[in-house]
Amino acid sequence: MTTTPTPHPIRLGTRRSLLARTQSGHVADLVRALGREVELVEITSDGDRSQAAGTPLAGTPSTGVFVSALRDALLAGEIDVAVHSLKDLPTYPQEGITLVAVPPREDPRDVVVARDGLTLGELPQGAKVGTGSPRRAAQIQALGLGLDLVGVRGNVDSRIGKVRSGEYDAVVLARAGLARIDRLDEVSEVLDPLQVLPAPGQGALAVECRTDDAEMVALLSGLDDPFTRAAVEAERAVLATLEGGCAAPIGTLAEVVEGEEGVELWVRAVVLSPDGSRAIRLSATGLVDDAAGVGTRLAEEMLAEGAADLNAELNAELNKGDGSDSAAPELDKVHNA
Ligand SMILES: NCc1[nH]cc(CCC(=O)O)c1CC(=O)O
Repeated sequence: MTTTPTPHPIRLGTRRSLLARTQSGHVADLVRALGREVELVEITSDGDRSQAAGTPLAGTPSTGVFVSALRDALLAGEIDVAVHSLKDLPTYPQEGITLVAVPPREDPRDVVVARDGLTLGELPQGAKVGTGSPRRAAQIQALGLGLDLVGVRGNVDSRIGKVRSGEYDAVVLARAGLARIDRLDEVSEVLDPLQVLPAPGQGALAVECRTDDAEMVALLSGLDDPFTRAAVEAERAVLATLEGGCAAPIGTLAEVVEGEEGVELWVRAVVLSPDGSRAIRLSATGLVDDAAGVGTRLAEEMLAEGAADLNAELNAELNKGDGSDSAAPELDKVHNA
């Protein structure tokens, strides 16, 4: 009689914020549905520590801090799987680590959480709208509503708290984050991508493992959703191509649509001057199999139309350097959150 060895429980690393734990818990459930035991391992990053201690950070930590703590634990063999918000991943790959699965995406749109359930259009001129994202700030300023865009830090809960306490009239957040922590009842408006395009990868999760861990690669690739993966590949190609020539705020959304030739990818993208006064907005369709190509060509077209000049404007703004922590949306610019 032969006995199959009991496989060890899979160690899935998570950061300890509510959103991170919820996202990791969701992926843990997906892995359990494949018939394996999963154990959650909390990884604390420097970014988490300084937030927990209430220490004011010198600028918003680039989310890279959070991503690399999990990747370090993965490479050190402390965990077998890492789960990130895909939009927090840098566009360049990390040696030894494979993006093994991109599970089906949540609704990628941005939302407004405002006092009295107001929409952006219903807020009075001069109303204080909090966001740490230059992408959101530029696109909302471009609506011409006379809103006062101000920086905001902290986790989703504390951002909502700033509206409930009256400190801000509204904040702008990813719908996906609120959906995952079951706070959609806070939403007063879902922003149409025609007006506000989300960040590349927003609403999607990234499941990573070690490239040489054949067992995890085989198991976890079962969690991959090819359409979501194609969409985020196109969006990340837009970002990577524009990042080469341009540091201005970028929004992009790729959607899988039924086209004349079958299933197609429809990609929209915008790059803006920081104050939203100038924007280059284009779209393209292409084959799902050529996702990265569609995104790359779209971004190249945007560069040809002057996307890099918007960058010059951004640099001028950053170099003014009066050191004040004004509403200038300098935060998060690295990853266009
Ligand atoms: N920038 C931080 C971040 N990273 C992922 C999410 C939400 C979940 C997602 O977009 O997948 C958020 C919060 C937000 O932007 O409101």
